[in-house]
Amino acid sequence: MVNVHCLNNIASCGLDLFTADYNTESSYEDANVVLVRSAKMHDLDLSNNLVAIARAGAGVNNIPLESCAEAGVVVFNTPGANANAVKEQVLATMLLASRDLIGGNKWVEDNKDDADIAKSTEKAKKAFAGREIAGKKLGVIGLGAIGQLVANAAISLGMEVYGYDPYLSVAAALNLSREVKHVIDVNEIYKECNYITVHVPALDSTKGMIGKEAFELMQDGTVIINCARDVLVDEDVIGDYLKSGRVKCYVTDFPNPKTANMEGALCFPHLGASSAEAEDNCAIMAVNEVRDFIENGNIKNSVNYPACNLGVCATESRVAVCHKNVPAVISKITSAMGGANVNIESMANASRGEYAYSLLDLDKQPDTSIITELASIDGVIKVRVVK
Ligand SMILES: NC(=O)c1ccc[n+]([C@@H]2O[C@H](COP(=O)([O-])OP(=O)(O)OC[C@H]3O[C@@H](n4cnc5c(N)ncnc54)[C@H](O)[C@@H]3O)[C@@H](O)[C@H]2O)c1
Ligand SMILES: O=C(O)CC[C@@H](O)C(=O)O
Repeated sequence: MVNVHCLNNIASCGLDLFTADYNTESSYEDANVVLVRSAKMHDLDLSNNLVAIARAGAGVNNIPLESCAEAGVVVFNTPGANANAVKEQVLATMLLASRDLIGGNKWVEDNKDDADIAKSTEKAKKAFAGREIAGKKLGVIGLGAIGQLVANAAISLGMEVYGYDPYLSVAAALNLSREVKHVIDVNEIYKECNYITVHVPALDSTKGMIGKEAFELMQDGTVIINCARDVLVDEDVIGDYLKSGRVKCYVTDFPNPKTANMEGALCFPHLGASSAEAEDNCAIMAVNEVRDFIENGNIKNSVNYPACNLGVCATESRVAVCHKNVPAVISKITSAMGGANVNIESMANASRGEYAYSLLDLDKQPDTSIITELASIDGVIKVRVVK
């Protein structure tokens, strides 16, 4: 039985994909697999039972990736599975920041008992007039799964779009409309754009990336949309730029005591991925990744171990080894197998930074002494008999 613990609510259409070999009611302490959305895992212990964590979503800043790698816990995410939901939220908030639909709706709510509301409407509405987004310039920082969808959608809404992503993948580049102006200096976006939306992960290198220097370059009345993570924008200084009018509106999906009380901030309670479709997509992708890892040892969409795939095991046994990416580990593993007269029928190995992963298909079941011997090799982190 494989024990699964959900730290957050995971859509049932995903959980339903687990067979009877999985117990989805496990405690965290006993879990072999953890499914998580935004719950912070940095202060949680990683038990020896744990082999995988699947983040049903994109951002993994709530998971201690390095400690997990060091403990042989493979962390997965679900790239692109909630991108359309966030794209739609960005478009909606761009419109809300341009047309005072929220203020107008509040006015109706405040005047709902006025018998003459139809007449008063025509007088009141001028207070809520706005501007159109068509013809305006949008800067998209980060052209991954979400950024590229936002950029393309904005083009079809008649905006002029600037995109910035120094690590743009070939796949993202191929999906991007040719009308998006790809800039190599992000300052061009700060100087030129009326709307700026950020879609990069929260990393040490991206924290505070939209700060004083960026605000100083912007035009008066710029709208900033942050549906990525609060730490990307320097929220200690943005209040001053909202007051001065340099920034007209700061849309954030990550309210905190500072922004929730900030005039000019339009805050939402982390709703970017909260569509039924995105929740289903993320849950299904996460469970499929976990099942392929548990049942076949294959790794797809990990954020701390390399991709590695040997398909479905057709030999007597398969062993998976998480290890350090250092010389001689693989030769020691293969000689341990040879010494025990176990033949390696096929093998896959891949590395990612300091860590590596090997899958070995064997002609017979290795006995426990071989597994103990593999686990004791210097540089080996975790050994798992998959089949
Ligand atoms: N509000 C929500 O509910 C919600 C939902 C999904 C994702 N997110 C956040 O949005 C982020 C992006 O999601 P995604 O699915 O597009 O991820 P992604 O990995 O597909 O794209 C991220 C892109 O950012 C680029 N990038 C990295 N550093 C950069 C930098 N310094 N400057 C410019 N570009 C840089 C990468 O090259 C990549 O193309 C996630 O990391 C997460 O924090 C929020
Ligand atoms: O799970 C969620 O609701 C939010 C997910 C989002 O922040 C992400 O990074 O994918």
